[in-house]
Amino acid sequence: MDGLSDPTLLIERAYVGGAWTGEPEVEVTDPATGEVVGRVPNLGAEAATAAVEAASRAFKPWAAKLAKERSAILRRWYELIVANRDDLALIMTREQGKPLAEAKGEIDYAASFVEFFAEEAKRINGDTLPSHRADARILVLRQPAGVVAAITPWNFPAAMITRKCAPALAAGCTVVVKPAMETPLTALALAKLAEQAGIPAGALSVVTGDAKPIGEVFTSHPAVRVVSFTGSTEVGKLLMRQSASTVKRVALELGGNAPFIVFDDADLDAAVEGAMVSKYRNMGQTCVCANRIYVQAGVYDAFAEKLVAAVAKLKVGRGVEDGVTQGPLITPKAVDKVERLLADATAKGAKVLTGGGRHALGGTFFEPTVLGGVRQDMAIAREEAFGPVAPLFRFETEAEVIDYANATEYGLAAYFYARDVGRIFRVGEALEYGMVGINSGLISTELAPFGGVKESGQGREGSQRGVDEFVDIKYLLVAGLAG
Ligand SMILES: NC(=O)C1=CN([C@@H]2O[C@H](COP(=O)(O)OP(=O)(O)OC[C@H]3O[C@@H](n4cnc5c(N)ncnc54)[C@H](OP(=O)(O)O)[C@@H]3O)[C@@H](O)[C@H]2O)C=CC1
Ligand SMILES: O=C(O)CCCC(=O)O
Repeated sequence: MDGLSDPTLLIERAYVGGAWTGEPEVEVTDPATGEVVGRVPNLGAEAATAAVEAASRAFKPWAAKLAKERSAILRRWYELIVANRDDLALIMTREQGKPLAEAKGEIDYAASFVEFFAEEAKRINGDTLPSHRADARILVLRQPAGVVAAITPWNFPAAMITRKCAPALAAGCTVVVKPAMETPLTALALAKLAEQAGIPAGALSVVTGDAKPIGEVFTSHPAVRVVSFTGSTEVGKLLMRQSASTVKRVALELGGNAPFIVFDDADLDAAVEGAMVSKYRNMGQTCVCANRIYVQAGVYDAFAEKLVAAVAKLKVGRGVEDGVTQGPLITPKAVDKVERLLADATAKGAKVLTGGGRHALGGTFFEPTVLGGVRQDMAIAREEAFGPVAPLFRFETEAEVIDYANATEYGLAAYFYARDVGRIFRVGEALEYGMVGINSGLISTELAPFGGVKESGQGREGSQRGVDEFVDIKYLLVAGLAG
């Protein structure tokens, strides 16, 4: 790949039990050009089993290290990620399509989880509880759960890996990752830096290949204690079912259908700015993207006009080009989905205010689109578009919009803009979501618990709570202490 300062970061082997293995077979393509940017091994059940068993062997020695030692190794990984930021971002942009500035932002975000959990490793504290007996004490330990299997998506090829691996490793768990096959090269580069940082052989493996057999090993192997997944709700449900046979803990970060509500009393310019970042970040391909924009009748026209003007300033192109803010969508299938939702909405009376179709650049480039007059009976009100389409819904009252917002099986992120303090508390508490951005379109930070309710998943990533998925609670009753 041209432009890398360290070309050895582009790796075409999987990393299993501390060995770089497999033959480069499956093409990884640049969604902006179709050019092949690398090839990775097409591994399956055998390699997944080998990785899990290596993780199982690596578990006891890794867990037995002092918290401070694990912390120092994670800190080195963080420093190496930061030092190689530009190369990692370039690899990401070439395989994923997002603009280089966003890819750099994602590397910073990914690194922030490693930094945070390097620090947190030293504070995975237990408790002593008031005892029910004078001769006994109650201690509560938080011990590492064991081997963790992580399956990650293509939309955040670095951050979704570190958000799972860093807390797991900090807690003393070992991890096997299966990255999305659209974006395995970023994952392998991160693994190389982990190896350089001193994460021992087997404590972190990256298995590229066929998702189904690898997923079956992850969800059935008795050594795996936690399955952590980010991706579609459909695959999340499948993994949950498969994990039932061995009663694994399952952490799921699944699809969303985020409402973005603009009340009459909102600061409209701020709301437009928030909608732009929430909707068009990563070309609309995030699980927390605004999927339904509800605007109160009194400000609907003004908001629509300002949003269309802001969207007109977006620049579509290859992510590596200067000034580009919108890259291509990940696959032709993603474009088909956006087109289907647009066709359904316009057939039922919605109006295209800007954009509305494939971009003149061809391939999977799509015009940033704003759709007006959208209603609850249109498919886009129910389905996650995962593309650059902002559907505007008009509403009248607070009660009405809360009902609309909650009328979905999803419950990941919601956003609203308002200034009335009573409304801020009422609406914030009434929205059935795991995360609510109030007067902000961007909620992501390593410092806060990220996760959903309802069919958007279970468990939390990031913040102190991000360790909880990877520790078991053990209670020790220490009796016989009477003098
Ligand atoms: N919550 C989120 O952040 C994401 C949500 N989505 C939603 O899902 C839709 C479809 O996207 P898609 O990429 O197909 O998402 P998937 O859920 O299919 O892919 C996510 C990850 O799961 C893996 N996977 C797929 N099938 C299985 C299986 N049977 N067993 C184990 N692992 C499996 C994939 O591997 P492989 O790449 O090898 O197939 C990938 O690593 C999007 O349009 C969007 O709505 C998608 C991505 C992220
Ligand atoms: O889309 C996702 O799966 C994760 C959202 C990225 C983030 O903001 O943390």
